[in-house]
Amino acid sequence: MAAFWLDGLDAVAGRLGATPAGLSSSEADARRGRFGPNLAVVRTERSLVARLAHRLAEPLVAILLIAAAVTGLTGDWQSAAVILVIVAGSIGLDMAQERQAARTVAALKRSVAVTARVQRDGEAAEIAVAEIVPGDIVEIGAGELVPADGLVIAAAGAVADEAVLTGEPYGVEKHPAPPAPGEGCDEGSALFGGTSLVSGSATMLVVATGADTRFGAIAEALQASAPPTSFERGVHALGMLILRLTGFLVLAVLLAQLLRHGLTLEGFLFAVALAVGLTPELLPMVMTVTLARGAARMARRKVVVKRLAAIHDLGAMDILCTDKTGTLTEARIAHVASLGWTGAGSARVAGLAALNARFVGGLRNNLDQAILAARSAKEEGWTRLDDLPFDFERRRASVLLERGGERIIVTKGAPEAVLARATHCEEPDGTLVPLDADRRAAVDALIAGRGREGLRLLAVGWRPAEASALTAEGEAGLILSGFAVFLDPPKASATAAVARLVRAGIRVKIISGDGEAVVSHLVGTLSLPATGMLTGAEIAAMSDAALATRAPDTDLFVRVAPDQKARIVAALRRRGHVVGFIGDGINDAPAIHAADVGLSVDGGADVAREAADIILLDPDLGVLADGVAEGRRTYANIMKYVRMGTSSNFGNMLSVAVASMLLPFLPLAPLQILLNNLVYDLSEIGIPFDRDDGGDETRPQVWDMHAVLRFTLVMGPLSSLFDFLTFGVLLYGFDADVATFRTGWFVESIATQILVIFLIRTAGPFWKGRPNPILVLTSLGALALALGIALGPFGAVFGFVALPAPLLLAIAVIAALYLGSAEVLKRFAMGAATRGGGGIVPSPPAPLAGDLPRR
Ligand SMILES: Nc1ncnc2c1ncn2[C@@H]1O[C@H](COP(=O)(O)OP(=O)(O)OP(=O)(O)O)[C@@H](O)[C@H]1O
Ligand SMILES: [Mg+2]
Repeated sequence: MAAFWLDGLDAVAGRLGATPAGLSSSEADARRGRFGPNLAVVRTERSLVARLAHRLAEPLVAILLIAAAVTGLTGDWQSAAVILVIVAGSIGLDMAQERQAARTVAALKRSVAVTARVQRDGEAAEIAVAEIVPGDIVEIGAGELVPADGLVIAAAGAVADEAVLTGEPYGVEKHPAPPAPGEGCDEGSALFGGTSLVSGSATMLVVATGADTRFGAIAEALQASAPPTSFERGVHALGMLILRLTGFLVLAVLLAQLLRHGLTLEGFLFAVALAVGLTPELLPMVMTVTLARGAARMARRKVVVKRLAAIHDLGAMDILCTDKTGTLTEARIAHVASLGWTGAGSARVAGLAALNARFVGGLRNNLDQAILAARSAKEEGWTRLDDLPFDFERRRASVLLERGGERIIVTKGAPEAVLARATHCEEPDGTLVPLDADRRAAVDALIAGRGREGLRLLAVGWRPAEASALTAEGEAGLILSGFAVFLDPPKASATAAVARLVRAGIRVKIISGDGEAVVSHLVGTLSLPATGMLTGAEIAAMSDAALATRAPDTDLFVRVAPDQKARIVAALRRRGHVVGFIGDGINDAPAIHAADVGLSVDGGADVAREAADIILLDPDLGVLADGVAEGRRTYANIMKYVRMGTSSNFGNMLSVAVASMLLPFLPLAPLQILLNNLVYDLSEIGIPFDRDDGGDETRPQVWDMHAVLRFTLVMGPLSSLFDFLTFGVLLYGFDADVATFRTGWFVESIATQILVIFLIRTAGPFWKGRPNPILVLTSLGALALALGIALGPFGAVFGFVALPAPLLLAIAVIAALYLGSAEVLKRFAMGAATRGGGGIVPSPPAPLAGDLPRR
């Protein structure tokens, strides 16, 4: 990529045909045609054929297709047809659902997409970032993302965070590009897409967009899909386990057949059918549908999910870190008073605060706005010479002003940050006195006192100045004038919302840049459960290991810097917690990024929203509690499928396999196994729609392989027990011939296999649950279909025969007995008996080394 900053502004602007008034809409459209959309990675949707081909090439599908071909070639058309129906059904379902899910996510993402302010047709316009073209004039403020590469035309205290490109965590100052080549034509006069402004503001002439940007060159790599969540890893591991067992079982069956009957076509087809029956082919579909439906439901509750898998993380989250303003407070900040350093009302302080807020550039936040809105005392006639905008490290903002030859520096900021630089105090009559130990003590007492009342203070100081520019050293030797006092009312709804989260087994921690007194007061007012406190200064002195030891039991973190927020999150994750972080500011972005679930709010800074996985359109923790419930519900539904697969389906197929080795004939014809599998798949299509009743809502839901195994080891043998009971009854009770045996066994196995969903779907008594109508329909519909085929007039096509009434009755009794014992044993199998009712969260094992950075 060319170093466009070397040429000087005039040359570049000339080349791009750019003017300060911006491009016309028609010219912009023309350029978009030429340069394409401003997207770092242009994802062309793969064509239907390509997606289909991709799926057909998957090993499992390929095996099924080969099986169909072999069966077809041998003249077994029915089997071939059934396999093809299974393949077509599962692929069709999967593709349709995936498309639907992709659409849902795309629409949701669009609804919270970042926009940019550009000049179009001579006016300022807010447009989607993708619409920006070379030659556009863009305005960028603090906390906003730089939408493309370009030259700085104007800058005020602009500092960019270019860590995405350079890995350098320190801000880079930006200055306007000189008109002609020469001094100043360096990278400091260029802004790069994908970076962000941490403070100040800038106007930029766009030079390169989309894949032509620096970021575009590395975006592919950066956008590489997020590593799977622990849940996805678990599901995948389970799938692999089943596949391996399948392979083993099928080989064993083949071998047994070979030894006993030699190489027969039916024996081979039987093994193939078993493999088809054992494969959890619907698992991907169940995952996608469940997540996409979860996302759609959450959207209705004003929670936008940008990364689908984050729903799992939300359900697994056991610690939520939140900043204070906006989530726990109303974020309606009012400037309620201005006090001299002794605590008396002071118009002088109000005047100085207003000067600072009016003239300071860069990040102007709600505190500045509150000061300006209060319009208290005015100091007239000043002009600005220079400023040093607020940043979260210094926690102060200063301006250098001039009036009739007199120059002063006015500083406001966090009390500690200003007091550290102050040497004197200003008495109400204007005389200066040294800020000695006694006076410092008095000032500290004032700050603490007001803080205990829940008021936020900014210290205001000033000093005479000679220089015409302002540097950080210029903030030394200040005269403390007094304090601007703010009120940000606590959010009444926060108490109930936090209580809900706590009941859900989530520990809530507050990580604030504000001081101890204010945070303690807020916690008291809202009666939030909180123990332990660490300050930013204490954290700075701690090693990561020490922090990881202290952080889990500490609920309040005060006066923390942005990088410390991220450090706290990382420390908690290192201890094995699944951590969520919700925040809205530039200073929250690193922590949002570091968390398992990054959350932000609609009005938050661009960088915070960009870093987040989930965005709340209403900044309300109550909505978040709903989201957690949703996450756990998706978990519960996937567990239902897993439990069905591991216990009932797997159990049945296992019984068939074992029986095939013991019996002189095959217990089911290959075609019948395939039919069983097809109908069973149909019955499960409704699972993603199901609700979660009687589930355990007091615990974060983390993928637990032990729980899955336990369930399998209890329920699997139970199912086999009744299978063998059926075999016995058929063989010895009814002296069944091969066709009758197969029909009876088919009916028993499909009935138990399908009906058990109504028990497994809830840990509570099944009759108290209310399954979703769609699930009822798919399950009972599939069962009716199976019985209709086996016992109806077309049964002969599949090798079924009519069953005598007493046998049907016996099968019904066995099925009822099985379901009854499953209902009794399921509580034990699901581990319900061992779970206390409390919200104590056992820590999952620490993640593997190298697991931490998620993206
Ligand atoms: N515009 C400003 N000018 C001067 N000082 C400021 C300004 N904004 C914030 N500060 C100081 O910096 C501190 C940290 O900022 P802030 O409270 O926004 O951090 P935070 O971590 O986002 O806190 P919160 O948890 O309240 O959201 C504030 O408590 C205040 O003392
Ligand atoms: Mg904040």
